[in-house]
Amino acid sequence: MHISDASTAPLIRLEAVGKRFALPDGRVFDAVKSVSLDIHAGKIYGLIGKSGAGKSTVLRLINLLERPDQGRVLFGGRDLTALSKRDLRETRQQTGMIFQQFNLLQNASVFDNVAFPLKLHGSRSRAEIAARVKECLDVVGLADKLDSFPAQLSGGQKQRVAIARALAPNPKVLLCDEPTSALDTETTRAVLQTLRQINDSLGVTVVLVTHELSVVQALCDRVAVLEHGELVEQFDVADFQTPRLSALGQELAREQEDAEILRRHAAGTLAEAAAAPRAQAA
Ligand SMILES: Nc1ncnc2c1ncn2[C@@H]1O[C@H](COP(=O)(O)OP(=O)(O)OP(=O)(O)O)[C@@H](O)[C@H]1O
Repeated sequence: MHISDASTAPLIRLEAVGKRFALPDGRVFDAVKSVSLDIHAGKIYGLIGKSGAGKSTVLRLINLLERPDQGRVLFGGRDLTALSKRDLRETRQQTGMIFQQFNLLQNASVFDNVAFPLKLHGSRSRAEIAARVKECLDVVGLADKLDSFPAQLSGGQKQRVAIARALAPNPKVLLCDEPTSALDTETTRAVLQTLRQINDSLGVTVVLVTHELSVVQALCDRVAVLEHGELVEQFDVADFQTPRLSALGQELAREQEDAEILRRHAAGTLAEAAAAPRAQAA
């Protein structure tokens, strides 16, 4: 966790944001209903809920990939809905994004994938781009894969390339849409570790959509629960005192209790094992 204080202004604020979609049969569907939330700089913030609850739509509202029909989206105190196209494009560079299916360019090398956003937007020289690409691949532990192509990488490595690409323009925020859902447990752990490290050492704020409660437990400082497009509760993951209101919040609390019991048991067993030889010697 990095510099964060609930008393400071939030980096991201959604104010009574609503999003409706037109359905093919002419009806409209309210996917997000008057959602208000604050995300402070340096936090890892989770959005959880059942399938169709509106998690991805809320994530996409944060960088205005979806434009709200109601409410305001503030980034660093600026109302994104009021920005010109050019200002919005510039502000968007402060948010990187990664996806469940990685979305890498298949015909481009790892180097070119990570260099892509730098060539697209920036005014950096070739040498500067090369240096930045190497720096970002170092952060995700893939400096030796510069010349590989996505098809030659494992799922976890692909996601780490996607993280390096998202980091390249030096964003303040990384938006993650189900980043580990396509990965096995072991690989998930490595990707979560990379996200934790980026948050810890670079101070990048992480907003993460997931349906995996284990991911929330492992990574998030704070979480919002969505149901049918509404935000039903928010809580600090380490807060065991405040009762959880939603079924999902309660399920997470049970999983956290189980993990704590296991952790204590393992610590007790280790302490016993450490004490045993001494007891025998005595
Ligand atoms: N472009 C669209 N047009 C019409 N309906 C949409 C559109 N995008 C999303 N929806 C609907 O809005 C609702 C919320 O979608 P969203 O993808 O945000 O949910 P989610 O919680 O991320 O679900 P999942 O976990 O399944 O990805 C869903 O019912 C979805 O079908």
